[in-house]
Amino acid sequence: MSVDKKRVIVALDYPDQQQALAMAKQLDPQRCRVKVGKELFTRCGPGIVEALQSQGFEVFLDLKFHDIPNTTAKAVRAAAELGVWMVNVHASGGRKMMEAARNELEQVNGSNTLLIAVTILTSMERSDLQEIGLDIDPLEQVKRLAALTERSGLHGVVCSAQEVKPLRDIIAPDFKLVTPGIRPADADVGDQKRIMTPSDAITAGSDYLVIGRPITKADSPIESLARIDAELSPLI
Ligand SMILES: O=C(O)c1cc(=O)[nH]c(=O)n1[C@@H]1O[C@H](COP(=O)(O)O)[C@@H](O)[C@H]1O
Repeated sequence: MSVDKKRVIVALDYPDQQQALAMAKQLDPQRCRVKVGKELFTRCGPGIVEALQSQGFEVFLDLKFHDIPNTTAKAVRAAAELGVWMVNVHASGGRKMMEAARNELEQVNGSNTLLIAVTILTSMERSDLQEIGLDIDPLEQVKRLAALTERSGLHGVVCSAQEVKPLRDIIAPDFKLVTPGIRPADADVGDQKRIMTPSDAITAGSDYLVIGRPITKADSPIESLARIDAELSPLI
């Protein structure tokens, strides 16, 4: 099995197509992937995904679907038919929702789209969980949702890099762990709570690092990405 060297996913969190494509133009599709999230997709629609694909990028469509099983499954089908590399749902939508999404994905001819589930957002900490009635440590809830996601037949989860090691003890080795909340040592934390540096995340066993503002809001995004690449290259 070939080793996947494209471990960084750059989050193109921009308000318009022009800025997103200008950033993408500076990136090498042989060395990273890109993520289209709610802001960019709501502004631009599927055309932005197709434009990035035509530049050679594999796209993670991060719309975090969370709805009744039928609606979620059809949305996952639409993403797969767009040919995205990865799409996500919220694991808290439950087993029936995730199984319906997986079953629908299996019906899409020739699809290689990876279906993953968000566990607990990396912007949340214990006190946030308490406010929504979950009196539990984030790690425990992440473990519970990751196990449920695996049983539901999905390909992996989104979690914080802090949870990667404990999750590796309870899930299959090929179950993908996708980790946002990545912050180089000198970067602003912003609204993220459960964070880790790029090298620590890879060392812990993350498969993919989702990185937005430390690259996109840097004075020189390309220099910032090059520093992250240099930090990671001895490790991958
Ligand atoms: O699913 C995601 O990608 C995601 C899940 C999560 O728990 N936390 C999280 O930050 N994300 C996304 O990852 C990106 C992180 O961006 P930065 O905080 O700017 O690096 C954003 O586009 C978020 O929408």
